[in-house]
Amino acid sequence: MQMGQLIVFTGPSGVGKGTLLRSLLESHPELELSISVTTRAPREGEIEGRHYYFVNREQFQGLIATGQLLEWAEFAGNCYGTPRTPVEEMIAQGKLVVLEIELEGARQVRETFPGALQLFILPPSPEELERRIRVRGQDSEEAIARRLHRAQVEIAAADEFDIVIVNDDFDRALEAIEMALFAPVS
Ligand SMILES: Nc1ncnc2c1ncn2[C@@H]1O[C@H](COP(=O)(O)OP(=O)(O)OP(=O)(O)O)[C@@H](O)[C@H]1O
Ligand SMILES: Nc1nc2c(ncn2[C@@H]2O[C@H](COP(=O)(O)O)[C@@H](O)[C@H]2O)c(=O)[nH]1
Repeated sequence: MQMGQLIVFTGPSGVGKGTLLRSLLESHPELELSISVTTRAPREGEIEGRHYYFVNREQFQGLIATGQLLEWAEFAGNCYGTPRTPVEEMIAQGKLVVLEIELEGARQVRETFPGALQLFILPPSPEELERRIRVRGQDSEEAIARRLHRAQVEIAAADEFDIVIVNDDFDRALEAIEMALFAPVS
């Protein structure tokens, strides 16, 4: 059986990664989304095992100590990580596995899976990024400030990625992602 492929989506918080991915997964059932572990508290409507596996810090440390995370990072005061076993199993089954992760995690994956395709999603402007985080209405003022501060560092690292896509017009961004993932290479 053909080996699968790892696809990494990174970009500042609020740029629209999750929304783009939800749409992409609906029209491309061949894609599998990795479900991360986090110490962040669930937002309204988030479901255990669907959006994240929610754990406390001690449990998260245990996952690190026992090598169960493929990558992990601290972001805006919380820890996030990718469970190793499901991803490795899906790749062995020949699947296209998508990770939606922040910059430090993407850098770790670049070391351990150099064949992974890495995409970076940019906002059309810093002002629009802030507007989107606020419209989402899920984060405290403190969390918004931390995320916007971190966004500057992440955006400055966009050049590290294989493909950079600006999420201005949603449909155009989605089309650009589909081209990057599925257009045949000549
Ligand atoms: N092209 C777009 N134009 C306008 N609004 C958008 C666009 N794409 C996404 N949004 C909106 O921006 C908000 C943030 O999107 P989303 O939660 O998907 O971001 P994210 O990058 O996944 O954030 P995080 O990394 O914090 O999870 C949502 O309200 C979403 O509907
Ligand atoms: N390094 C990792 N980053 C992850 C993972 N899962 C999500 N994330 C990123 O964290 C921020 C914040 O997410 P939010 O749900 O609190 O808004 C965002 O950039 C995600 O892409 C992970 O497993 N590893």
